[in-house]
This record gives sequence, structure tokens and C-alpha cells, in this order.
Amino acid sequence: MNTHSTVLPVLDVRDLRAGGEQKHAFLTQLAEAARTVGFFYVTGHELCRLQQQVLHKTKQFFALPAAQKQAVAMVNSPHFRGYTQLQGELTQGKPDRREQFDLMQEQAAVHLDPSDPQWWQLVGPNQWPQSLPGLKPVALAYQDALTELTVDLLGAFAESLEQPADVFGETVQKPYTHMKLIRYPGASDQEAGERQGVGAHKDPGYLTIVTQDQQSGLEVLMDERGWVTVPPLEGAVVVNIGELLELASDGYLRATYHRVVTPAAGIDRYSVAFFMAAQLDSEVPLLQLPDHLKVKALGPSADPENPLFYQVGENVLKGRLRSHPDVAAAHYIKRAS
Ligand SMILES: O=C(O)CCC(=O)C(=O)O
Ligand SMILES: [Fe+2]
Repeated sequence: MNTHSTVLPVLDVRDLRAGGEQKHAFLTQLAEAARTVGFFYVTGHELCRLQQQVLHKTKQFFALPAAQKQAVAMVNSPHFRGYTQLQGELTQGKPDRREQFDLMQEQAAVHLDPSDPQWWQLVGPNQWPQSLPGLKPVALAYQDALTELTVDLLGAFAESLEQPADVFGETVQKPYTHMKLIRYPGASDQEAGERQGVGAHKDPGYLTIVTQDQQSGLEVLMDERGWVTVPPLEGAVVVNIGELLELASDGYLRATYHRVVTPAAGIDRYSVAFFMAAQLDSEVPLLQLPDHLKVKALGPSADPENPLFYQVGENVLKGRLRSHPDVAAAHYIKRAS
């Protein structure tokens, strides 16, 4: 139930899990929220305790001395895991004013032959800071919980579009997941330039979940209203749709531009962004919508022949190389030439 006055719809995932009428109402709300804004809050997920723990560990991590953070720098990792310092990541070619710690599924690296596709190198172990051993169990537990939540939501999206609940099932047997712990340091106008915490972008995958602390900063581009702030809502996470789901639904579900604005001087903002996408070696189905939904679909904002559909791994790698040129130079360029 929406008891708050918010800019975005609020959906309670307990309705989805209850089944029957409640589930039906949830699916209707979900399809509408996804088609109009592409962003909404989800409550009732029972992850509040874990969220507090993750945000607490996130703050502890960024408070570590610079040398300890650099010891797990992403540039050490051909698998794009680890720490990126302020302005180390680019969005649309411009540096973001945030520091971050990236992790993905904890896996062994794959032994690659020269003829194997390079994107297999995305698979591998995470890096963990030695001086903060409590980070690993909490971050991995949150990653598992959000994987489950996003897979459930993906099934709900499929049903809301009158598709079998498992229409994406083959692509998320082992979904691609990527979690980013983030600190946006406050800055004066003089220091902050364009205040690009993270520049305007759409997320590439199926779904994203953002966990915010008490500090606003996330903004969504709405059709008539321009950039609108998405304030933190207690007990809620923010869910948004990525380009892969937009393409798969012929533009019915919308991937919306969003950004984060640098906080005022003296205020830090912390968030945890979790991205869920199709597994790297899968092929994403293009859904056949029933006519009454098709007429409302906006059509994809990109080409349906987009190689995203049949080259998931290739596209994920391309995005990572663009965002992290230092990792590209250290681990990929040489191999490519
Ligand atoms: O930190 C946030 O609130 C959102 C971050 C985001 O949009 C991203 O990293 O893709
Ligand atoms: Fe994003």
C-alpha cells in the first residue's frame, strides 16, 4: 500500500508472494510503473537488517587509509573487481565524482585459450580488504538476497506482460550480478565542477536495485518534469529497468536515464547499486506481446537486432572496458592486439 507521498510508485513485494488477488494487483502496478517511469520503490523485502549491515561496512571500507583501499584496486583485477578511486570511472567519457568497490559472483577464474572469447575473463574471484574481514560475508549475503529478489521480479515482469513466468528462466540460471558499494563525497561548487556524482546513463542489464542511505542525490529523467530527485524512503529499495529488459519487451518496459548529483560540501552520500543481467553465455528472448500491450509499447530505443541479444558477454565486457580504461590497458589491450 502506498502510504507515502513519493515521486515514484511504491510496490510491496509481499503482495507478489501472497498470490491470488494481491499478486494480480501487484502485477498490474508493476507493468504500469515500468511502462511509465521505469523506476519504483519496493518495500516488504525483509532485507532491512542486511541493508544496514552492508551500508555500515561500506562506510567502514571507505574510511580505511588510502593505501589499504589501493591494495585492492580494480586495476589489479582482470575481472573488474575491487576499488576505484574518485574520478577513476567514466560515464559518457567524463569522470564520476565517486569512489567505489565492485564485486560480482565469487568464482574461480576460467583458464582461457587464445581462441576463447575475451569476455570469459569477466569471471573470477573478488578482491577483499584484509583489514575489514567482515565486509565479505555481509556483501556476499546481500548479493545473494538481491539476486533472489531480482529473479523474482523478472518473473513478475514476464507475467505482467502475459508471458510464462519463466520466459527468461534459461538466461538467469546463473544470472550475471554485479554490486557496487559507493561513496559520493560532498563538495563545494568550486571543487565539484558539474557535480557529476555519476553522469546521466541507462543501466545495461535486466534490473538494478539501489539501496540508499539517508542522503538524496539520485535523480530520474521524467518526460514532462525533467530531472526529479528520488529521495531515500525508509525500508525501501529503488528498482529500475535496464536496456536489456527494455529491448526484450519491445520498449514496453522502460530503461530510464538517471544520474547522481554531488552532495553539498561536508555531506557524503553512500549507496549500494546491484545490477542483474542475463548470464554471459545466454541468448535473450524477444517477447511477443499480445496486441493490447503491443499498442502501448514505445518500441525499443535501440535496434532489436542489437547484438545484446545474442552476445551478452561481449556487450558486458565492452561496457566495462569503456568505464574502466585503466583495467582495459592493464589486462585487455595487449591481448587484443
Ligand atoms: O548511487 C546511486 O544512487 C545510483 C548509481 C547508479 O545509477 C549506477 O551506478 O548505475
Ligand atoms: Fe545506474
